[in-house]
Amino acid sequence: MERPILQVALDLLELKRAIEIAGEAIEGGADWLEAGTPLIKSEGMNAIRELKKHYRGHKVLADMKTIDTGAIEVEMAAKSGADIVIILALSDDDTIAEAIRAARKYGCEVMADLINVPDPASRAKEVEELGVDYLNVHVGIDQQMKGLDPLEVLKDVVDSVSIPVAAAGGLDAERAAACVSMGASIVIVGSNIVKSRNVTESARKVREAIDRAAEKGGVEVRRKSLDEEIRELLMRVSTPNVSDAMHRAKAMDGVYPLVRGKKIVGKAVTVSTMDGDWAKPVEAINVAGEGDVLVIKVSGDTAAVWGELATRSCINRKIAGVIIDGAVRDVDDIRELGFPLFARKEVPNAGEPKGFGEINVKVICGGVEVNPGDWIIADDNGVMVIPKRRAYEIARRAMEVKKSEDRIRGEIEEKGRTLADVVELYKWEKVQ
Ligand SMILES: O=C([C@H](O)CO)[C@H](O)[C@H](O)COP(=O)(O)O
Repeated sequence: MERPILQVALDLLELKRAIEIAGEAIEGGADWLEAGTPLIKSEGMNAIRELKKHYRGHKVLADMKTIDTGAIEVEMAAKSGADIVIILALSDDDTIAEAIRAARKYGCEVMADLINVPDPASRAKEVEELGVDYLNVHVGIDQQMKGLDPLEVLKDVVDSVSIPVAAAGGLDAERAAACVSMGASIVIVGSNIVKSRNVTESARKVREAIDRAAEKGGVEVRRKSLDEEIRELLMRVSTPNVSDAMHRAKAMDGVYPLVRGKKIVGKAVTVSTMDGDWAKPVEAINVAGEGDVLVIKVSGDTAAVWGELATRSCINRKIAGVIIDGAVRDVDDIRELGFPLFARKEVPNAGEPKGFGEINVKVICGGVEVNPGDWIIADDNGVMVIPKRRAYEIARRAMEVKKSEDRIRGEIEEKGRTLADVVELYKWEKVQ
């Protein structure tokens, strides 16, 4: 197999940093430099010009995502120094034909991006016949959040055409290697390189993995179950990351950690009960499975519905944690056990087990709706609820928030910059 090409997608908003990152990625083994669509929208053709000026020995791609006026967009990118212009395969055939004519005239090549194309293999054949130079099997960033994967269609596209095929969409070293094994000649990696704390090291990891895959001619990738992926992602992010991913959604109000420094991630088993009635909360321990989270809504907070013995039972059942919008007791013992417990109030007096209430019904806890099976993430900042049907998407988006923060943190810590400088705060103030 030929040596695969590593294309780094510079999906940033700040040109200065994009230029630096490009250099760091080249040091790690990147071949081609892509001016990502967000960078082009933020900085215009200047982004392409600057990349070309700085890195003449490397191909520069302009991810124009052209859907109309193929000739004009290719001409302006080519004149700015682009070696390859990325257009959308979804475009009308005439737009693609025009783009190719302009590319031939201005001395560049065209890559057609198959993002959102309903039948990628047949469209790939059509655009190949129109004359594009490369194809890109691409799952966009928003689509990745829903769990779409370029690997699902890559092989079909590779088998349908004879031009080089690129793959893109949330690739890390392992998945990039899998793409090479499936016949991709180019792997496009964005956030897993450009948002990482050590760009050179991350690029190097991808470089080594794809080179190994090319030498061996194949690697195996096992896709984890959705729940496994959600849990792993949420374990790596914080509640502020999740809140940001949910457009600054609020945590439960007035429910705070009684044991500090503990994190809870798991699916909710919900309980609704009356003030002091601990029957349903304790019965729910037997309903919940390993890794679940009990979320208990109590109608008042004058008597405890939870204490040390219930906590010990939870530990036996490997329950991940307990959230109570109500009162608890034996807090000193629970702290000693180190079990993650969040509650509204601490009192010494318990109530009676009367058996009112229900298990696994919708509850409103700390002002937030929780349904059975919703995902809970709780840490010292508070308790966030993620509706189950959006859990994968939010976990992925929270991971993207974390990656962006890691990058900014790196620049503050290592380069002595300030937050306002790194994010170019003044530039992004709303124009009045
Ligand atoms: O093309 C891209 C996306 O649509 C934003 O412009 C990305 O460059 C491409 O998806 C690669 O980035 P990652 O998915 O973050 O690896």
